[in-house]
Amino acid sequence: MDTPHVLAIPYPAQGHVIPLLELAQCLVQHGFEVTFVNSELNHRRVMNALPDKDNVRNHVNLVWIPDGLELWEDRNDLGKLTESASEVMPGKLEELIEKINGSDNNKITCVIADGCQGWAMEVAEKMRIRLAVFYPAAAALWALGFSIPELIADGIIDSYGTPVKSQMIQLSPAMPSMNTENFPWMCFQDENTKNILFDLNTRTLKAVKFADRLICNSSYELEPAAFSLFPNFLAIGPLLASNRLGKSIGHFWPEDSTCLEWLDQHPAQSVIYVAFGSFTVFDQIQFQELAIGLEQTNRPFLWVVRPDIIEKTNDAYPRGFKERVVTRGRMVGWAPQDKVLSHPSVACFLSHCGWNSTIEGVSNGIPFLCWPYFGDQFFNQTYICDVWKVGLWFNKDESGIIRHEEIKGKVEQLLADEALKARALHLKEVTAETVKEGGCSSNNFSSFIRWMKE
Ligand SMILES: O=c1ccn([C@@H]2O[C@H](COP(=O)(O)OP(=O)(O)O[C@H]3O[C@H](CO)[C@@H](O)[C@H](O)[C@H]3O)[C@@H](O)[C@H]2O)c(=O)[nH]1
Repeated sequence: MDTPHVLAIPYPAQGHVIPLLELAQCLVQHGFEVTFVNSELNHRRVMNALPDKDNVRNHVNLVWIPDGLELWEDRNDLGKLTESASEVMPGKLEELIEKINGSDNNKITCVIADGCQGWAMEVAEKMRIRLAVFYPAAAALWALGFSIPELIADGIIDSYGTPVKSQMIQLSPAMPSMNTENFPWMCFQDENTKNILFDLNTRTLKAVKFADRLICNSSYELEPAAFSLFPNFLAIGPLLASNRLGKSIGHFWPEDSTCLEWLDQHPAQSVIYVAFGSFTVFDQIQFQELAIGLEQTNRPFLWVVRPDIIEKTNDAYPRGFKERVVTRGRMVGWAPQDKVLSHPSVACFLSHCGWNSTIEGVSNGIPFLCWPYFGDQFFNQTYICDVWKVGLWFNKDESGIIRHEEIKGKVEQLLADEALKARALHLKEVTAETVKEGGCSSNNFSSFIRWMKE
């Protein structure tokens, strides 16, 4: 039999590309050929940031199709990106599959589509190719998406996704409460973007019926209630490069690995690691409050300041800040986060609570300071602070700003909380068990592989 050939297609955003590429690398280890389809811009960024291009090319075929936007256009406008991608990418994907299948290559035997890419699921169905759907966020979030018809029927949201009133709801008695105002599609101020993202959910919900397997980058141990509510979700996570002793790829920015040597110079559990993923942006006031808060902790900190986190990053720091913190503060444009979080000198993780950052922190037993920015991050904060109890959240003042006194205070409170730190270490053990041979996620992954090879 020919090598099974999987085509994997992520939603075109950083937090979706990295985990699906991790899955792709695991599949290659299990003898699959994998073609990974990025949008053109993301392909360029990934290739540019790859430390060892030839080595990866030998393993995963990295290809691209256009997303319909010009290369210079803003991809942080998710409404515009989603609308354009949903219109242009299906036809391009079909052409790509026809081209692969019409050549001497192994034919595509299975499509793995991101849980947000309803249109890719439709293409797989149309072309009669087996389909698995990959969910890169918490299972609870997908459970919310699957519950939309009931939420409408129960009068919790209207048919456009708008909550009828602001309230806390539970999808099942065992699930943590969710604030209707924080439903992921509600985090966009502009009505048009909100509608596009809600429609994306609706389209995906129809198309997901074509899938034979629904796999989640999460575990039963982390989210028992969500998996009980939807038993057809298969937990195979956390998928981390360190589990296969490999390197994570798919980054949009080249990583600054000199910060690892910097970490080497610090005592165990002394450094505050601060990172907000790929999407968070700050205004000047909030950025400066964070800088002063970090300075006032009098502790070493490693802070990821992405080039686009604020307009003109260079002028954004408080006057004299860089000079004052020069001996104990390190700012980088993009860190090798997986390695940073497993470094012994890291004491805590000040995080925006993107799902990847959440499971990476949890897998390393790191306590969190939660600073959610948008979408599912508020719900992930609930898991971290209220369910697993391995982190603290920040209070905002009346103008919606997290002040430096609050930041300093919460750092002190977190690092003095031995019970919380012990829970974080326990959760690390639980998470390590599930991905080990014989663990729940490991067994599910094996059964997924068997199905793919059938
Ligand atoms: O300096 C850095 C910063 C981040 N990362 C990595 O980048 C990824 C970031 O993913 P995530 O933490 O999930 O954040 P976002 O990029 O914001 O991810 C988007 O996608 C996620 C998965 O759907 C959602 O949970 C988030 O809310 C959404 O913003 C992680 O693997 C990090 O390890 C680095 O390697 N270096």
